[in-house]
Amino acid sequence: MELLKVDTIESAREKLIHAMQEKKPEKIRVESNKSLGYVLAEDLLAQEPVPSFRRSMVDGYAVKSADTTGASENLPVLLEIVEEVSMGVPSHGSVKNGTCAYVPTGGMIPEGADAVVMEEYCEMFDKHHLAVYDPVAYGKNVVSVGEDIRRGELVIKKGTRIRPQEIGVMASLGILDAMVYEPWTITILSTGDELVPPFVQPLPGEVRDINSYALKAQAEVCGLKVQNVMVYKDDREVIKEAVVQSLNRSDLVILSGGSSKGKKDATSQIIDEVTDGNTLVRGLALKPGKPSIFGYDRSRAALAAGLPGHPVAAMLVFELLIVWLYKHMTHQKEGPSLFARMTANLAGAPGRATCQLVRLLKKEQEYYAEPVYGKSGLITTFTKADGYLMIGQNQEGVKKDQQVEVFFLS
Ligand SMILES: Nc1nc2c(c(=O)[nH]1)N[C@H]1C(S)=C(S)[C@@H](COP(=O)(O)OP(=O)(O)OC[C@H]3O[C@@H](n4cnc5c(N)ncnc54)[C@H](O)[C@@H]3O)O[C@H]1N2
Ligand code: MOO
Repeated sequence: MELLKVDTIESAREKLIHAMQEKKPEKIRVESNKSLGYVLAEDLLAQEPVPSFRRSMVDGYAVKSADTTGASENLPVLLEIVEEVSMGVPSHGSVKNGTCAYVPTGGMIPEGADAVVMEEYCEMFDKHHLAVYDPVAYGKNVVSVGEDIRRGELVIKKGTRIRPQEIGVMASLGILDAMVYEPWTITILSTGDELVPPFVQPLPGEVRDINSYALKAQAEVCGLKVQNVMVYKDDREVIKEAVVQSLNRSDLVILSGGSSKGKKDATSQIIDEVTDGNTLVRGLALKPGKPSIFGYDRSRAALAAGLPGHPVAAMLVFELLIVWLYKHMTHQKEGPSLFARMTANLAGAPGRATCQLVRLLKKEQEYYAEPVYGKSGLITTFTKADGYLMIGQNQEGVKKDQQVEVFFLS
């Protein structure tokens, strides 16, 4: 990996976007009920207001609020009850001065009424009259038409990852299906003679495979469709064949391990060969994650990526490039971030951007970012962290007490 040829994160992103133009995720229609986790490919507009009628928030009596002015325990206001509204059906009557109507929670407020007195503040005076002991303000306990969603409102934006609450909004509007992006398919291939599955007790020299599991989960969290996860020994020909087969099936093929200088590290060559020389990125000016390789296979229209074997490096590169690319191509907004003060000085890596994991601490209403130190092979640095900050390639570092932007991990 010659340092001179490496790309910055920005230039790598540009190259990936450019290469994947012809692989823009397709738009498909799915039932709203089955749309959880998909990314919306259209703006959803409300064809009707929600609620569509004026509704009561409480069980009580719909009144003209002005009628209740001055009502008290000692001097209740007497109102004639003119209607008992039932759930799920329209109110027939209207409330005029001196009258009221019983309305259950969620029931329709009769015409003329502008507030609802909770029934706890009322008492039956006789069969047809109500004593009201407390005044209500105009609009109290009334949900007005369109208070939740206005007719014509852009209610869910294109690029929104559909969560349970979006499914609720679609249900409220009677939106039965929606256009979403068909997720890219991905295959994850972990390589290494030393790897054993998690259920095996490793012998000296062996390690349990982390990357297959962690990268698969990361892919799922961001909405990619994981097609296959496979583990291979460091056998160049076997791995190459597996990459070719995977490129035939998947939009993205991720190889982890074998990307650096070791005798058996063949990822770079394999990506060169399978993409017919179309390697786009041969290393990143990033710490960790320098030995990352990306190539675009034109004939199979698929992206091949070789990520560093060290689990934290692999996961960060996956987050900063693959997840970023997928979000970009599906018009998703960037994840949340917040500004925090550094708890310590932190030096950047010369000539490379540094992605530093940090833990967030809250002291006296202010957030502090505390670096989580540790080598990129130590997976628990990731679990101890809340997010990461970036020190620019040309930045010496960040100083204690300096404000930094912390990006949350997905
Ligand atoms: N002479 C040089 N050596 C190294 C360089 C370099 O530039 N020159 N770069 C270092 C950096 S930075 C990284 S990152 C690693 C990347 O190594 P590889 O991508 O070739 O990965 P491996 O050598 O296969 O493994 C590295 C390390 O990670 C462990 N590993 C690999 N896969 C998994 C997995 N699926 N689950 C858990 N752990 C995994 C592996 O056992 C090794 O310990 O190279 C440096 N060396
Ligand atoms: O840069 Mo490596 O990618 O530290 O672990």
